[in-house]
Amino acid sequence: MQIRCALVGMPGSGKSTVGRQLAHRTGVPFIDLDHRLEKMIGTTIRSFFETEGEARFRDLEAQALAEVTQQPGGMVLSTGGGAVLRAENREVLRQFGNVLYLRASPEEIYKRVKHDKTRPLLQGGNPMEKLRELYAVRDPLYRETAHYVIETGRPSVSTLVSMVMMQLEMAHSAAVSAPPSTSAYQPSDTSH
Ligand SMILES: Nc1ncnc2c1ncn2[C@@H]1O[C@H](COP(=O)(O)OP(=O)(O)OP(=O)(O)O)[C@@H](O)[C@H]1O
Ligand SMILES: O=C(O)C1=C[C@@H](O)[C@@H](O)[C@H](O)C1
Ligand SMILES: [Mg+2]
Repeated sequence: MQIRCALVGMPGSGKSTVGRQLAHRTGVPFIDLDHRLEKMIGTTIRSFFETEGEARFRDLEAQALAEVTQQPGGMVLSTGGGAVLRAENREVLRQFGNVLYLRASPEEIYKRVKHDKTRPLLQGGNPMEKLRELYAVRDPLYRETAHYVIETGRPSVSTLVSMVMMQLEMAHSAAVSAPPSTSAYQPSDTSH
């Protein structure tokens, strides 16, 4: 089975870290949407936010997501933390399939990223408060987009990689043993 999946979750939830190891272990390309965007814009996301604003970044993010999800074959796609904010992106991801939400609480995330200065939305004032606000808005959107939720609080990164692989293998076996019905019958069809 060739892995083709996407990771969503809060900034600092582990999408890049888990995604890179998952791709390495399964031998498929790893695509980090944030890195791809930084190549496109020729600067860091943080500095782009400062000079061009978040709305412009979201336009480019939507464009990059639409393009990359058209690429055929195996891949592990790590999305940006805010990629689910736009309904069109959520739809693109659901269609792509195998979307995993790496869930972490604001408190866990804070412990992981408190010394990191690269995340534009977590700079300034009170990052813990900001994480709680982001989580309240986004947790329902990650759940709405994802096919699976992986709890990341306790396991190590390598255990999480194994958990994701197991989840995808189980889904694959279930799909192979019970393929969708090919019958022409539709529930609204009254001719039978
Ligand atoms: N399960 C985990 N347990 C402990 N630390 C973790 C775990 N997952 C990630 N980390 C650490 O948390 C930090 C943030 O992880 P990472 O950069 O992968 O998050 P991200 O989801 O890609 O964030 P962003 O959306 O901002 O790109 C890193 O220092 C990483 O090593
Ligand atoms: O949570 C967010 O809105 C963001 C997360 C990062 O992955 C980057 O995509 C960018 O910093 C915005
Ligand atoms: Mg990342």
